[in-house]
Amino acid sequence: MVVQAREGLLTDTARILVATAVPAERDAVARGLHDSGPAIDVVAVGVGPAAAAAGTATALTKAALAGHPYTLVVSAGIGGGFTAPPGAVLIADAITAADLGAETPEGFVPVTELGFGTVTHRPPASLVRDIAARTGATVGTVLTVSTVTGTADRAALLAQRHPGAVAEAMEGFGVAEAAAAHGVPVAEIRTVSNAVGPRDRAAWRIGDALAALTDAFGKAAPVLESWKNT
Ligand SMILES: O=C(O)c1cccc(C(=O)CC[C@H]2O[C@@H](n3cnc4c(=O)[nH]cnc43)[C@H](O)[C@@H]2O)c1
Repeated sequence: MVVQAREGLLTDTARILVATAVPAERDAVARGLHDSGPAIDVVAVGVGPAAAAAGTATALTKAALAGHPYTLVVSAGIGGGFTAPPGAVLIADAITAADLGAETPEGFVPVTELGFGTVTHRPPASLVRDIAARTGATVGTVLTVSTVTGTADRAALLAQRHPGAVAEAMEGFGVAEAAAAHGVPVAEIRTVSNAVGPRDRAAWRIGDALAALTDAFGKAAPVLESWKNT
């Protein structure tokens, strides 16, 4: 289901697709957009990089075939923070697939070093800068994982392997792959619900993270709507 911030005819060429994993995140983003124009659609595409890629690609293709292609895609939702506390807002300057590769006796080797594909997508620097300035978000790498980190050892390994990582989540790289296939720029905005580390689901502050997501999109909406890919 697509939630439009407001019904109406588009008067500008900017069209933004925000892809969340679950409906609770979609609705939190949409609440923040209630004062925005009709250029931003929010869709829940499912949990994990594969669902995110398929759902985002479908939405991009439908819009293109309808003659109203999206000009920007944003992966959004809650996530695990490496050091940032619950409720903090994070924006990716790199969207990295943390576990796309091969284990070898010498350690993990990313697919790029095996001669395949991509492991990192880089959002436009001007967009990252402007959203960070508007929302107070911390800028850094957001990792995409297929398995939520559940031990201190794994958290330390990821932090060592990705020194710029501020968060992990499960969809950004899939959303970014779909956007890249359509030639559309991508961004990722996360709010922290839990610490990356030993599993303690009872300690997740989902309400705080969803409230922060609403607030962040309320502030970011004018930036998203006016940003131009130059
Ligand atoms: O139970 C709820 O009410 C609820 C509301 C909103 C979202 C959820 C989720 O469980 C969303 C799963 C989603 O969250 C991301 N996430 C959050 N923390 C982490 C983490 O530490 N490591 C990886 N991913 C995380 C992830 O993108 C999931 O898709 C529940």
